[in-house]
Amino acid sequence: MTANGTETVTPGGEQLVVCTDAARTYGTGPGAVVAVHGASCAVTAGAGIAVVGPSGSGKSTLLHLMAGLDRPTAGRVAHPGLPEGSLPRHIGVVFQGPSLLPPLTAVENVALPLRIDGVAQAEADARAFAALEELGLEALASKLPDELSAGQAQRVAVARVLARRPRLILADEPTGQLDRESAGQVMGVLLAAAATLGAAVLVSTHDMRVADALPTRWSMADGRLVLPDGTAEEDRAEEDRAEERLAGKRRAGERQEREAR
Ligand SMILES: Nc1ncnc2c1ncn2[C@@H]1O[C@H](COP(=O)(O)OP(=O)(O)OP(=O)(O)O)[C@@H](O)[C@H]1O
Repeated sequence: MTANGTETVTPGGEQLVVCTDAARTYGTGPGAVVAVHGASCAVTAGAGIAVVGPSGSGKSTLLHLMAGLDRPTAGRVAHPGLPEGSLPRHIGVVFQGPSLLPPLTAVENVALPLRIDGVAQAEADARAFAALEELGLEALASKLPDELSAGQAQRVAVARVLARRPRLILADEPTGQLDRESAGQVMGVLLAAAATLGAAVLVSTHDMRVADALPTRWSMADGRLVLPDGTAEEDRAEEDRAEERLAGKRRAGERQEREAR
């Protein structure tokens, strides 16, 4: 990906996450909510994807499944090369709302996940500052989250992801709570981070302006993921069901014809 959203790596490259008929149902019994069902897709190295759908269509749930933050209740979410159930450290997540820890400065927030990964303090600090610098945010380094606007905080959250050098960035409605100008700035740093890393990026959004910044568009409606070329398993299953219905009607018609003779 380049900063203007152009894909530089052809699809069909290394798969970073693969969903096969993945589903997530919250709760059980009559009150159960099927948030995602029959999701089949793969995110490959270098991809730039917008997952577009209205509020409640299942976008966050799908991203959480891909990031390994949640488990599917049916089907599979795999990270090729990693044992099932292990944390996919090659994925970085930008969350929907405020996610910086209030008592820590911006640079400390960026350094924290590195420290958790076992990076020594001095190196973590240096990498955190470099990530802020890379995105033109160095002036914010010593600010507390309270002193940042929502857009600035979200850009620091992007720097936090960049510092860990993931191969795939998942951003869940990263501009959902921002005005138009801040949204543009956040998308700018997000695409710049992806370009710097050569990482794939997948952004969930209900904003077409955000979706337009990315070369590939998937859509979600009522928990169902639809890929542009209709490769979703769900589509194939629906086609199979339609063919089956047609065949059933044909058989019934033939039976009626025979009986009429
Ligand atoms: N923890 C939960 N418990 C019960 N239902 C949930 C839970 N999380 C999400 N849901 C429901 O699952 C469905 C999908 O929610 P999800 O947050 O994935 O959608 P979304 O497209 O990301 O929406 P939004 O953009 O508003 O976050 C919704 O009906 C939601 O109410």
